Amino acid sequence: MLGDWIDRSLADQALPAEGRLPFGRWRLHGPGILELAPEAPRAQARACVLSVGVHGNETAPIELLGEVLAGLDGGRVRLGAPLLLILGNLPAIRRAERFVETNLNRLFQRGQELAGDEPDRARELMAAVDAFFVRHAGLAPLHYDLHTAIRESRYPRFAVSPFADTPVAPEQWRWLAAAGIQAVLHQHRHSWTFSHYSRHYHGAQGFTLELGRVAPFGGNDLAPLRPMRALLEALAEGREPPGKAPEAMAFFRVEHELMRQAEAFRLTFPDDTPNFTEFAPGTHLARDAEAGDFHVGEAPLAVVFPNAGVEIGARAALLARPCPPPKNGNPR
Ligand SMILES: O=C(O)CCC(=O)N[C@@H](CCC(=O)O)C(=O)O
Ligand SMILES: [Zn+2]
Repeated sequence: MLGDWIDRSLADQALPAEGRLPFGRWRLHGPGILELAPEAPRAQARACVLSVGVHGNETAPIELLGEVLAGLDGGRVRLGAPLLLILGNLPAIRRAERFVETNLNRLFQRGQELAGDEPDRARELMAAVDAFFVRHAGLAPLHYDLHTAIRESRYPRFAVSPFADTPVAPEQWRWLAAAGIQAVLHQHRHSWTFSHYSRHYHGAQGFTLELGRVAPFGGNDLAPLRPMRALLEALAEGREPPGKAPEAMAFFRVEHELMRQAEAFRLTFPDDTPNFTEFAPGTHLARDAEAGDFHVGEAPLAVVFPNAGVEIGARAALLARPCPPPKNGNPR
């Protein structure tokens, strides 16, 4: 059944509540929320949350998770760590849309009391993550939230490192570099995304991982994600993943978050401008009827996730500058 979990969840078919794996057990906690428990956790095991489909049109991570699950179901991958696997926004995945009513990945904040299906789902997922990390309190918590980006990127695979008071464990950079991540973007403030939730409230090692570009099911080339699959399988087996020098990755720090404040809002550059495209000092980047014009200051800025069509009050782009590789886990 485990190999079918994704398909059956997307088809909204009834599923048994629990079952056995070659090297452990699984248990369904709710729609699109599956926990795998090993017979014998290994000494290196972490408590791992792997989430996909928080945006419904980002299918490559769902296919990648399907490959990992097939390995666990067939016994090729020997479960050695507890895993919480999450299909984030099921109705949006079924419609192949980023979201249905509002962006789920802005709602992971304790105490949010918004009404609607996506706010309800965020509360359900926060509760599932809380309970999972409490059940496995003796193990180091980890959360990778897997996405794909809307447009091309100078670095097709990159990590967003949420803002946090606690440092990133240095091995994370080595693992991500070995897994084919090409760049890291350090957030400069709280952002209430899913990976930020686990990092902020649970002290987990947590990242949003952008794994290429949005494509429909069947339209993804998973070959460049083989090293990422190797990382996920090592975590599932509870063994130390392969590592590589972090200097293989480019590091950036967000300097400014461009917010859409008015109905009359536009970005001055083309919609298909690749992520991490750099703009020279003085370049006019945005016009907003409330906030006015935004120009690049004295140093160049690289644009990430530009989207003029976001809701009013939401982020329309991140503007970042290169920074040195982290020392002891933290940006310098
Ligand atoms: O390509 C885009 O414009 C958006 C891709 C995406 O969904 N990115 C995440 C990043 C989350 C983070 O900042 O950690 C998002 O916008 O939710
Ligand atoms: Zn996404």
